[in-house]
Amino acid sequence: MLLTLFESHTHFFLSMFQKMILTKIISNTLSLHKKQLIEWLPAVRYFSSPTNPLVNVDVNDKSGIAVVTMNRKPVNGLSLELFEAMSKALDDLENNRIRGAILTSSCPTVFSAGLDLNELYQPDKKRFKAFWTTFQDVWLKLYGSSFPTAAAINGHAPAGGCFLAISCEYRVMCPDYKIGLNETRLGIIAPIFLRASMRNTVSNREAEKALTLGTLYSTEDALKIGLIDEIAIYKVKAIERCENFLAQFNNVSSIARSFTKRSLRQKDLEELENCREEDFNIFWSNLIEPSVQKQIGDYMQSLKKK
Ligand SMILES: CCC=CCC/C=C/CC(=O)SCCNC(=O)CCNC(=O)[C@H](O)C(C)(C)COP(=O)(O)OP(=O)(O)OC[C@H]1O[C@@H](n2cnc3c(N)ncnc32)[C@H](O)[C@@H]1OP(=O)(O)O
Repeated sequence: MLLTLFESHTHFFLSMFQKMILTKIISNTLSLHKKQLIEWLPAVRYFSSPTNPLVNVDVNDKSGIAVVTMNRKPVNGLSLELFEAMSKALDDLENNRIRGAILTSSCPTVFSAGLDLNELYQPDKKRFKAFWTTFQDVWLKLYGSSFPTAAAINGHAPAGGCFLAISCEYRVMCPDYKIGLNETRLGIIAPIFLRASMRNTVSNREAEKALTLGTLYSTEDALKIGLIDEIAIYKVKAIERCENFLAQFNNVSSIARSFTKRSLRQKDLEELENCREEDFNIFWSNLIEPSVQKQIGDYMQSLKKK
């Protein structure tokens, strides 16, 4: 059955024999089981996603591209519940082998304000563990997805918002917003997977500068350093540009594409897979430092006073 899947969206069709050889080579190279490998195979069916109030998934039947819209007002603060909804949506997309996904937001001026500060301030360890583990899951699923991904950044994307965008393969942003990883400004140490996504997007030197300074870039400056790929005047255009990016893969073998993506990102993914508990422990001990808690508390107050 594995070998009979037909790549209907491309003009590229591997014969059964070629697929057998390819399957063997790929699974040997990455020590994968066929069950895992099947997830990389071409997109053949589309679905309508069950409604979740926090994440809306809209699959275009014709193009096979899903628009995944975060919908947690007012600023798409990334809470445990939002991460759970995203994790589930990513599973559904993977299982239904869509041709590509575009991540965007229903908030008019904010893509995502990053981690919900209420999860970070005076946290309960049990809930925070679930929160952090689901956050890791979302990154592993988004960064390591078999389908191509793009972000239509229709508003501000500080911290975790930027992080979601750089876990995708392509970014189109609307003008006059801010994007960047400002964690150090909150006294928070960027975790291993955030550093990996940043290094995969901009040069190592820019990543170091951006992370240590906690810089928030304007849309124009983000383009200059390669943090985003294009600017589009408003959201609909940003989605269109993302669709154009994803459409380029129509003429590329989806097996070759996803294998290549996976092999380029494998090291980063394994790095987190191998230290998930340690990553949590490091973040937790940093987070509960009284000075960090005070900084987060003061920051939340300053946002409310605005
Ligand atoms: C640690 C390294 C880590 C891991 C991976 C990535 C993790 C990063 C850590 C984080 O993500 S920490 C979160 C960092 N986020 C920020 O610094 C952004 C803070 N927010 C803003 O700068 C602004 O809100 C905005 C530019 C995103 C939007 O501005 P505006 O449209 O003017 O809205 P308001 O500022 O009035 O906010 C409306 C409302 O929402 C509350 N809020 C804003 N951000 C957050 C948030 N991250 N978590 C929870 N709540 C947030 C804000 O307090 C307002 O609440 P009201 O009750 O006053 O309506």
